Amino acid sequence: MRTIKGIGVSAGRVLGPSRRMPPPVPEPDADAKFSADSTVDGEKARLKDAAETVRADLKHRAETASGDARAVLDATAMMATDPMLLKAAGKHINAGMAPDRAIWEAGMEVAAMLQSLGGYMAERTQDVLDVRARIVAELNGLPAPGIPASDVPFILTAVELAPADTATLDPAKVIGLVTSEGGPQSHTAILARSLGLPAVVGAPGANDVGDGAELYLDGASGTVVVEPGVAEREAAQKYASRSALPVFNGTGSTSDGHRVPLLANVGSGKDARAAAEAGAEGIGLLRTEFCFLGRDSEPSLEEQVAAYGAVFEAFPGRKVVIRTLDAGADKPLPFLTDASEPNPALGVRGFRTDRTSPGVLARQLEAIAVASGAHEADVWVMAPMVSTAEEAADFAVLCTAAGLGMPGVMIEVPAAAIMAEAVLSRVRFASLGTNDLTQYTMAADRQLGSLATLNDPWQPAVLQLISATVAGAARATAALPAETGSATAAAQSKTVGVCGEAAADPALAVVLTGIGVNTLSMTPRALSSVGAVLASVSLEQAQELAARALAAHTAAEARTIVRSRLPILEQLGL
Ligand SMILES: C=C(OP(=O)(O)O)C(=O)O
Ligand SMILES: [Mg+2]
Repeated sequence: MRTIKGIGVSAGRVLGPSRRMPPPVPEPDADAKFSADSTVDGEKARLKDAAETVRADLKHRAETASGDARAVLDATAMMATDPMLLKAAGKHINAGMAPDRAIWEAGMEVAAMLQSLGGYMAERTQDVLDVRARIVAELNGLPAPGIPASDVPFILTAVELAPADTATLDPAKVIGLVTSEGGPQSHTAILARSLGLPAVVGAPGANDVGDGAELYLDGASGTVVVEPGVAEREAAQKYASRSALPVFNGTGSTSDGHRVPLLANVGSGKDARAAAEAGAEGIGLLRTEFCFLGRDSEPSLEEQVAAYGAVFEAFPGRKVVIRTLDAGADKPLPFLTDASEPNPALGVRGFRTDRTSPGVLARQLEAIAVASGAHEADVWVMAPMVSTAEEAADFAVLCTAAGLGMPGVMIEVPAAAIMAEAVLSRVRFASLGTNDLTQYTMAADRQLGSLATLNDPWQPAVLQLISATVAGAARATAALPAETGSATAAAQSKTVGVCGEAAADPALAVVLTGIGVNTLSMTPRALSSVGAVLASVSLEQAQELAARALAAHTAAEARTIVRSRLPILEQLGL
């Protein structure tokens, strides 16, 4: 029995055999020729057999997969024996090139061609590169790249998952995730939470566990046990027989009826429709940059109106908070950001791009106004990465000019949290981006697994800044001119929401409520757990837990104190 400690990023306790993510397939030697005792026809036949094996394997996996994974695997299977790809490789074999190098070159050529065609064709590029690697692996007797195939459910171990791996991850087969790298905001962590898979990241050595070894994984405490004992087996069994999570009833509140609307974070119309189905009371964060990632030119007014309209349409009469482009740092958009900046997280990102690329923001606000006019959603607009009251005021002016009446800001820079009263007196609402607020408060890059313990929203310094923001918002509300009348003043009170990953942690959601946050926005998958845990406490209990968390000296202490006072977490296996 060996215990590995990592960071728990998605709760759940499971037991199962480990399967390791194979390393990427190495590029074949550029000068590789096939041997003199073989023939062009013989090598072409070898390539064709390998391509056929890859196609059959992907097809078999598609048949036993579910949902999105099935569609992706089906499309990739067809690509494996694509005549254009095999013909291009054949030409290289005619010139004496070894088949693995030939398919490597052909894959590159076909991918470049598809890329140049743009649109749907460009989206197939990844499939070509994927089958190319699979055929090379097959020719050289290497394990196929990507999520391993298996007939039995398993716990996947990896260094870190790439976005492309996620498409073929079948939640019916993969029952847990462990990575040696990655932090709470890493791609693996976000994916695990959105699929509801127990996961531990930043677990050193987890990737070296041999295939087939039995693992126990506790995604709440961040523990991985290799060849577990009786206690772990019992814990996994208890988790398997936990009470089912109640379906979220669409009304977030504490047990004594204090309302905390539970909203969803989305990046597209498709996400928004799924969020509405999961009972979200509205959208707390539409990441508009997600609609246009990978684009190298500014989207047209029509494209923007269509993308935003698709989200508004899913929530008629409901609140939809749309965030203007948050380009920069981990989300570069070539038409707004400078890839050569030495410190992108501290560079021209979010609202700051309005200074370097004037006009893009005004045009985006115009598109939001047009889309908003065509739908019934209650549209609120916020700017990311605002640091000062002047920036908040500038954004409010731009919103007014576009005819948008609910301007707000993200509070994700410590300066804005400290100056919340001044910042909020310029706009109508704030949304705490705890992912960035944590990274900037702790001076710890949110993408670095090695800094994951610092990058934890339970850090008391982060909780103090959240509390300072809520207090600043209350002062900004109290300062509203008396002559506006109490009804108007109430309508104009400065709401503070949370839309960072912190809101999706049910125990932390209780603390945030106790601090006085008004709304919580999260991945739709978290709505039922957050809704259930919130409904298990009164407002007074939430306030008491918040006071205890705020008084803690360390993140671990805050988390342990609060979790130990929420028995429902154990009952629901959270
Ligand atoms: C919600 C946030 O924004 P993003 O994760 O898109 O930076 C945040 O920083 O918490
Ligand atoms: Mg952010």
